[in-house]
Amino acid sequence: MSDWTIGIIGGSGLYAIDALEDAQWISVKSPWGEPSDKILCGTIGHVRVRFLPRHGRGHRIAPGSINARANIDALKRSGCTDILAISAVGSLSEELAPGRFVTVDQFIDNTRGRPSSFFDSGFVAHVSMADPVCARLSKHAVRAVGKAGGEVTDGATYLAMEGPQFSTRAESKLYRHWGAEVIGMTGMPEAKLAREAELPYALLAMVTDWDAWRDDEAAVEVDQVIAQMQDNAKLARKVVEAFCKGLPKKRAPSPIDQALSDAVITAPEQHDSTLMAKLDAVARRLLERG
Ligand SMILES: CSC[C@H]1O[C@H](OP(=O)(O)O)[C@H](O)[C@@H]1O
Ligand SMILES: Nc1ncnc2[nH]cnc12
Repeated sequence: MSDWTIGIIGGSGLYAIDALEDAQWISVKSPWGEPSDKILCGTIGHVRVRFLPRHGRGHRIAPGSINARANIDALKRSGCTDILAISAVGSLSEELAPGRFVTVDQFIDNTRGRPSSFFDSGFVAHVSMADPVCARLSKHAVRAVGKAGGEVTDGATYLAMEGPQFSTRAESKLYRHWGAEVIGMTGMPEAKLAREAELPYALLAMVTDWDAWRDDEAAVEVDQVIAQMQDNAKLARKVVEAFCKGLPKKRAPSPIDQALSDAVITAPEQHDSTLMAKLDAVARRLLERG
């Protein structure tokens, strides 16, 4: 076994992975509340895999009610070194047709009122989100889509909307003016929380629809998203397998492994012990260093 433990967060239409060997669903408790589901633990080739369906099996959980803090914390507790998240997205770009995969390299966070940080008064930390994803994981994801026989675009800006309603046509056009190229409801605060937990994170999105900006086209409906996901589910599973098998045996350190090193500003004597106890996994490296 190598030193990679890859957390896979499965989006709409991806609720399990059949390529996992020795697979077992395991409950992981988190001080941040209930994760979306148990975690499917197993291996693919030389890589340990921890798979978590973002909406829970059976798609129980609405995008705005996903406990992203518990999900990221539980993945960290289950030993993950890195996260590959998978999402269904609408296209805001003529170049990104349904069926295409795209790695996300920037975000515009337009979500409202979701808990979006592990940190708070008593342990104040400001991580950098300028480069919100891990370029190394994204590269491996692009290669994996190619190997699996899919079409892929490397890099796109993801607009995270609150939902659960889809956008109006005016909103969809506005987001295009902002420079967004794909749209979804779950990439944030997930990506922020992964960074706070010092977990390199990449988001591999699968385009399922044209959202609502094309006047001569019917606007997105959920059955279209699911039909497109089902068409590509087999391919998505192949991509996950190729991704894990394509990772080198040795995991070189990533700067994101130390994202908290220069981020914490609260003086040690002002630390809140209740909050610190909840940060035992997220800030483990810092707390162990003392
Ligand atoms: C089922 S349509 C809308 C739903 O699909 C996307 O989910 P995910 O990102 O988990 O694949 C989108 O964000 C919405 O939650
Ligand atoms: N058009 C869209 N808007 C928001 N989330 C989506 N997920 C898939 N398609 C979407």
